[in-house]
Amino acid sequence: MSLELTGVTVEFGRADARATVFEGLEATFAPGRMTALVGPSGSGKSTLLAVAGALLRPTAGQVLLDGEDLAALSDARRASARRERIGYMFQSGNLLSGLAAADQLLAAVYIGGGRPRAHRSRAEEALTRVGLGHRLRHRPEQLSGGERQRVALARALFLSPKLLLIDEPTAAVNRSQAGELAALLAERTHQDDCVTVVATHDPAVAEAADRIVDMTALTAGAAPSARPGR
Ligand SMILES: Nc1ncnc2c1ncn2[C@@H]1O[C@H](COP(=O)(O)OP(=O)(O)OP(=O)(O)O)[C@@H](O)[C@H]1O
Repeated sequence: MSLELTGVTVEFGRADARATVFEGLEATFAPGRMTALVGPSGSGKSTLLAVAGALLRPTAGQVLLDGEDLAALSDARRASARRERIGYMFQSGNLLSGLAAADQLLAAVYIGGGRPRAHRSRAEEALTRVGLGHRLRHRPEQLSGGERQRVALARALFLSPKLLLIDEPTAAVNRSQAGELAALLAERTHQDDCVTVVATHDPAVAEAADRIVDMTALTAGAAPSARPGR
């Protein structure tokens, strides 16, 4: 697995309200390496993850996953790439309401046509690994913010995707949990040879990473903020 972004531009809005988040961005992410994507709030970290994860189609440029341009695929093929090859953790966690923690992980098995029951003990182990062995039957509304984040992280890792795109995994957890989650991500990256990109403000995550990339350096020469009327 390799990930390469070439000439990637993202603009939101139209005409007078158009804003360019970045323009002509170039970045390469190697397998077996965890990259901490740092930079000020609003610099485009989440946007880069959304583009890399085929959640957002760029205005221009290529997003090459093992040489295949995700930006050029049909919506259906982008959806199957997301399902089969990409583990994504959103900043907000984005858990399904009303579903117990273990079932949050098993939902992807079900959607992919598999039999959730065959994977239940593995789902429970995955939750135990993030310190939630005592919360397997709890629903999101019964969990704390940090616990919800840990469920979302376990879910992102569950189907062993080779591309891991993780947005602020430690925002709602305490310091020792932050270190553990960062170490877990690094371990998984190295063991499974994943391409891992983690947007973060947390020094504990940056410390566990193999490489730190500053969004402002990546977009140097591009347009990091709104440019009305362009
Ligand atoms: N759907 C959207 N429509 C218009 N502008 C958007 C949209 N999504 C993001 N933006 C803008 O794009 C810019 C980059 O946002 P992004 O969320 O990628 O930044 P970030 O570096 O992840 O910030 P943070 O560290 O606060 O999470 C911001 O100025 C934001 O307002």
